[in-house]
Amino acid sequence: MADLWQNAMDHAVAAARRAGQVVREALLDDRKVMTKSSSVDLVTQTDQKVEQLIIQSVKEKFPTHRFIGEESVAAGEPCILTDDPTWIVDPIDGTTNFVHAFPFVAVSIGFSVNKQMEFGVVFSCLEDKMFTARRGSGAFCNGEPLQVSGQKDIQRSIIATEFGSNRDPEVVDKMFSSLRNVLCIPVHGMRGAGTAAINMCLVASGCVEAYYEIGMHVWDLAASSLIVSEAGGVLMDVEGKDARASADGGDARRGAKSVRCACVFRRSGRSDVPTDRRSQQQNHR
Ligand SMILES: O=P(O)(O)O[C@H]1[C@H](O)[C@@H](O)[C@H](O)[C@H](O)[C@@H]1O
Ligand SMILES: [Mg+2]
Ligand SMILES: [Mg+2]
Repeated sequence: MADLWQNAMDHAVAAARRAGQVVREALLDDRKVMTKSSSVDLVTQTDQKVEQLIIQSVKEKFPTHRFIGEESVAAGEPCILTDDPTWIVDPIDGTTNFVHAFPFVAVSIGFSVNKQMEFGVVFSCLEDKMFTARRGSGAFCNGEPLQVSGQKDIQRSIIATEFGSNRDPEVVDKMFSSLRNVLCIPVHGMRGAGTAAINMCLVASGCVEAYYEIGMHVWDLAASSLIVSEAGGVLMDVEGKDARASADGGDARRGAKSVRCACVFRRSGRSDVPTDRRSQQQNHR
């Protein structure tokens, strides 16, 4: 049976690749940096230009579709998800990295119908890695299938997180307290690429066991949420409840702009985790 949305997904991949070219070219020029909610919540003219390029290209091909775009919402567009086919766009995920030429910058394009992600595309444009997922058909990086880590012991895991753009000392204290709690489990290590979408693609790729962040927005994770789940991972909130509703725009549905938290872990599976940690060979795939 023909896939109703394959044409749209192909368009998303081509649009993400073109957007990545614009990002790479912009890195050769001075980047005009502006701020949004705080002095460390950055946006550039390239973010805005890339979002408009993606949205205009979609409107020409799919005139009835709707959009939730990070910079359109910042400019006052509503952030409400309906049952209509909706493109959820983060034109540059990792804007701070882009400003500093730190080499992890993603173009993230998610596509939702009936409030359910149908496909997700994340282009890590400085690594030239195209992460894709079609609901029910698996997750891929440059065409190679992705599978989350098989590691079930958090003490043998790498956990990723981000600090966001809130510098309120009380919030920072809470973040550091979480960091301390996780590090002292103990875990092998903690990492952050500087972009939620790439952190989640690292989970889908199996090189990071989990990623958590408090305060992400729906456009940060819409595409990568499907890439994680199609690679065998799960999304949950801090109470362990299925967070796909938020990732699919649940919070956007309610008009909220940010997902409280999305933790991505491997899907629970076999119970053959070795209990005697001392003698076990640390097998990492
Ligand atoms: O603003 P962009 O699109 O760069 O998204 C990032 C957020 O800005 C960070 O606060 C957040 O911590 C994540 O890094 C997220 O990817
Ligand atoms: Mg983002
Ligand atoms: Mg962004």
